[in-house]
Amino acid sequence: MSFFNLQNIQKRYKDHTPVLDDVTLSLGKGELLGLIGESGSGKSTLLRIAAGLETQDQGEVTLGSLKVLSPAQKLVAGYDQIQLVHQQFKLYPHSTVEENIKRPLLLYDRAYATERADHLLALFGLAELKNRLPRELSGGQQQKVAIARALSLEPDVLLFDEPFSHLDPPQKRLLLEEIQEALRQLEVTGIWVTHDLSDALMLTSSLAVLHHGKIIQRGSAEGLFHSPVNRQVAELFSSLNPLPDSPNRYVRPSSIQVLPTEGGITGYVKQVRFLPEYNLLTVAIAGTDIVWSVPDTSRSIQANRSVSLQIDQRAVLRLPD
Ligand SMILES: Nc1ncnc2c1ncn2[C@@H]1O[C@H](COP(=O)(O)OP(=O)(O)OP(=O)(O)O)[C@@H](O)[C@H]1O
Repeated sequence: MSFFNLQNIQKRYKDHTPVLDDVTLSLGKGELLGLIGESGSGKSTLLRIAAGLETQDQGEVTLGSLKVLSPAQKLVAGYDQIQLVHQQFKLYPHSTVEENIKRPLLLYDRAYATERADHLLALFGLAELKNRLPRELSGGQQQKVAIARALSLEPDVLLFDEPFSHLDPPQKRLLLEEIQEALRQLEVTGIWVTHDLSDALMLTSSLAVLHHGKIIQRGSAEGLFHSPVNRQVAELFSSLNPLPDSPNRYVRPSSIQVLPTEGGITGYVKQVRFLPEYNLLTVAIAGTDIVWSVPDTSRSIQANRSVSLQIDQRAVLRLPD
């Protein structure tokens, strides 16, 4: 059953081409959607409209039975039930972690505010840092405070606008695991906007791809991986190797195997790169000007030699131009 709905959203800034072109998305209660799109595809605009902070030209946002009004329709823009967390979160610099988290609860009963803050501090592993000022925290810890603050009002929906893009990968992985667990426990419905698919995959397998203001594919991670609608979606997951003499057919590096004997597709290893999980071979396919990326998990193959390759035929992708 859908809970948070964006229906036929259309948005154009002044004379520009549409930034959002008939975007429809619906999320079930507690669902976390990863929204992937390149820079300028309209992700932030969509989130701001979803939060009631930007006025759309057409279309409707609903949360359960509530129609989310745009700033053009509502005196004070935005809703307590729908919180937006930005990359440039703004913590109050002279307030402690605990005070920052309690800040949206100023009008609430003090005992409730303290109880809610304690719960969130514990959930995000911030209890020991509660008396620190924001400048005494790492970037990741500050971002967790911003997310905990957004959760203080018990919102139904949390919208994340690339909140971790400035963090380094190990820090990010750990935080994504913590955030996923916290969101699951609180049963929050969310949209996680990113241009980095691997971030989204750490959190959810429910994905949508936004390209030039249109949702070009929506589905599970497996669905998008195995049946991408076009190269754009396919290349979010890996590079693509074109098949010789087979227009529009591609194979992912992970579906190519180096054979111990001859009999497969012959190639010449031009370069070997050491990557964390395998060596990546750059292989020129014999008799063509095609170059493939091929993983060598054995790390035994040297440059400047021939190899015989086998592809998994079931994994061949047929994609439009
Ligand atoms: N207030 C505005 N006035 C005019 N044009 C705008 C405004 N805000 C955004 N745009 C334009 O709308 C398009 C989409 O912007 P938006 O910020 O929604 O994209 P995005 O996918 O979030 O990009 P990024 O990943 O770089 O943040 C861009 O071309 C941008 O220049």
